Amino acid sequence: MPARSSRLALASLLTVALFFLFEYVARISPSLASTAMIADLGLSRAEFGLFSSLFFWVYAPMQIVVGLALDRWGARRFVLPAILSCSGGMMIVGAAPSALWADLGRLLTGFGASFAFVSALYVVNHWFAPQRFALLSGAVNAIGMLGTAMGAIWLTALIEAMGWRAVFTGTGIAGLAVLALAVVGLRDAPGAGDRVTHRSVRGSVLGPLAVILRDAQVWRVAIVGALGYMPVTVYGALWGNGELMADHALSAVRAETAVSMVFWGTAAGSVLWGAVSDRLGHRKWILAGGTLAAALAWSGVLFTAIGSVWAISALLFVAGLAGGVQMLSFAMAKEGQDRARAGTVTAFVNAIAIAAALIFQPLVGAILDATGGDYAAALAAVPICLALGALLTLTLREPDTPHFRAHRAARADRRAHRRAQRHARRNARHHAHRKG
Ligand SMILES: N[C@@H](Cc1c[nH]cn1)C(=O)NCC(=O)O
Repeated sequence: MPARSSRLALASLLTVALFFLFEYVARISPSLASTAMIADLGLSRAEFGLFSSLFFWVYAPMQIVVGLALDRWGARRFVLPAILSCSGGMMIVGAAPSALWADLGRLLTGFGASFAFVSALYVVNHWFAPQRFALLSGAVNAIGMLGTAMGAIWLTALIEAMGWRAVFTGTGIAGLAVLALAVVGLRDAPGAGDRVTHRSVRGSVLGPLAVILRDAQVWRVAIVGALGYMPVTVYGALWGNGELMADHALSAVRAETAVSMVFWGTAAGSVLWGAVSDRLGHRKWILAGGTLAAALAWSGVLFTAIGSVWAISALLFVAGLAGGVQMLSFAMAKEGQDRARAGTVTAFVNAIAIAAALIFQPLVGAILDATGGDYAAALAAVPICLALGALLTLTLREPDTPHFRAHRAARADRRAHRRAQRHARRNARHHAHRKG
């Protein structure tokens, strides 16, 4: 890639990754200010729950719309207004005189945020070589996970010091800084959106979706991704603190620290397995092995009474690290598709995972209610889903892309070369022996 192009690629990736980080902070902020918001806006707990969940009710269905729009028209023209919507939404919540205004702000935040992750993967797909996709998409995911782990600490302290309204407004203003960066730094790659795709994708805008929905491999990969991601949303984002306090006798502060290890581990795993997979030219066996290892680590967390905060934190980190392999599902899904459908297929994989989170989070809650708070029984769903995910991975086809074929050919060459060397050495020894 020429120097100017590689600068544009890097600037575009950094910009959308920052947008993803910003939207992750926006997404988790209500959970950090629940008590203050409930008191200030006069909400019941149910009304507060609805306010917070409005984000996902618009975010999940928007995934497909975003994927289709990016494939058709490119990222830049959507990302700029999306950042504005996300920032504006946060500022409206910060200034909300009533619950209705807060709800409207939250809807706008979720709407804007729905463009971030898929746009980031879209930029990776169109600006970078295919053999970098798993590593760079893992890096994008890592940024979101780190945003959650660190944002929770910083925002909690800021909310205590300045109040929730100032923090929501300040986060919105930080979003405007991301917007300014995007105006300068985000460019559509040559070959992205309508410069090429629009001409090559004839017929209805929904065309790419129709192709994807008919592809059994895409469905299986999306389900594997959703099963691999559910521990993050179910344990990391919701029920983990309760489990650690009830079954491992940790204090609230220690439980919070230990749970954050899931996000640190997932961040590290997303990058590590992406790099390993791109390097080895394999996806399927790494995905199956990592998912199985995650099932074992989660079983250790859930079915033991480990009371040391260090030991349980280490185990949660390992569970996240192994589970970070779920990011390979995006690479596997898009590698079976034409480049012109990359946005739609990654959005579809993400939408299935978000939908699964919307099902599993209340399902675990319902099992907890039914069992009188038995966390091990309710959260057994986590290792079960992972084991099912590992099994389902075995039914997937290894992507057959030019760079994987080149990898396999190079490996076969190296093996043949080593065989020839061994043969030559044996012959030389044989001759020396006969002469002697
Ligand atoms: N890692 C993804 C979710 C996912 C989907 N399939 C496998 N993992 C993620 O973090 N998405 C961000 C989002 O919330 O959109």
